[in-house]
Amino acid sequence: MSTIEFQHVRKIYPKATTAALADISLTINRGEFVILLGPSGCGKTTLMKMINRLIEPSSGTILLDGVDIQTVNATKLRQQIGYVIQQVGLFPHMTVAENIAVVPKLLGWPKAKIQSRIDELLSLIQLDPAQFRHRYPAQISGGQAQRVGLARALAADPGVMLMDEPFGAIDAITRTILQDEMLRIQQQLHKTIVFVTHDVEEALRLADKIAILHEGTIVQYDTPLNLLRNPANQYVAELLGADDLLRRLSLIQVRHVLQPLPKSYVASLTTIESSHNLRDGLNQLLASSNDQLLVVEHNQPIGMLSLAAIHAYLHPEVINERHR
Ligand SMILES: Nc1ncnc2c1ncn2[C@@H]1O[C@H](COP(=O)(O)OP(=O)(O)OP(=O)(O)O)[C@@H](O)[C@H]1O
Repeated sequence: MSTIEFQHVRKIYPKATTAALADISLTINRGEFVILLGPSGCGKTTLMKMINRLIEPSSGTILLDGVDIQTVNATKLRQQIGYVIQQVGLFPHMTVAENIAVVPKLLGWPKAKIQSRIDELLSLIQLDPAQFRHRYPAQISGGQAQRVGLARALAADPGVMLMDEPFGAIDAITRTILQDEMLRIQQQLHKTIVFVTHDVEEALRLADKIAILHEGTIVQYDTPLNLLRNPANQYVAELLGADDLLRRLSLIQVRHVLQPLPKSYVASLTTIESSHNLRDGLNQLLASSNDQLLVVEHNQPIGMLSLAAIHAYLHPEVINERHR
């Protein structure tokens, strides 16, 4: 896990008349899942590729764990940073196992350690090692290839993962499955992740924090919940569709509006998984005879979801007025 800090970073491409990125200052804390979100051409990819020095800034400084990345050898730097792109880029003449082993081999790991790491990663991405180890990229599906790309990027246990629209070319159903997997893997590994997307739903679903870009600047940088509740301006509100209340409910996980578990509660309450969204929660509340649900994670109760909490989430101003 690593911290990434941009200090007054600018990028003007040769012959360009305007800056692709203008004076970016941004801190990505260790273990955070940060999404760069914005329309085509706003500078997301440029910003991300500066972290592994595929693109160099025109001015400003980028620190990785406090060290200026300009002072680090670019190849060494890239070995500490996992990189996943949309078109996976698996080597077609190598098996799944050989693809995953690329960076550990470069780093000179002993053979036995590489073999056990391959099995460990295949299990993590839920591909049976016995079945998939020896297949070639042409013999697996697009979604499976994307998972192998993720395993390859994770192979040498990098502190930082850069993900450039990794699920962009995948059908909607597989995409949702891969997003769920990503959340599960992140709960286990706590990597510092920088993830580029122009898909608002994907961003709200996955991110701890979202940096919203517009024409080379960061307009707002906050948690999904705060962005939806307090969009900085009309651009952010429209991009996120913050005005559509039911849509907002479907984009927020129950765990974000959890109330503490009381000392005693009715054990027969209907339960809901913390990763489900508030719209599911509302539907279940309306279908049950109680005004509260028991929120569970790994089958353990962790809190409550009430109608009042959903109302308070949608209308924070009412609560604020009451407390004045
Ligand atoms: N190599 C380059 N030379 C000149 N201009 C470039 C280059 N790469 C990107 N740009 C310009 O810089 C701006 C930001 O591009 P960037 O690729 O970072 O945007 P993006 O938000 O990632 O877009 P997309 O979602 O379409 O990939 C755009 O105006 C783009 O045209």
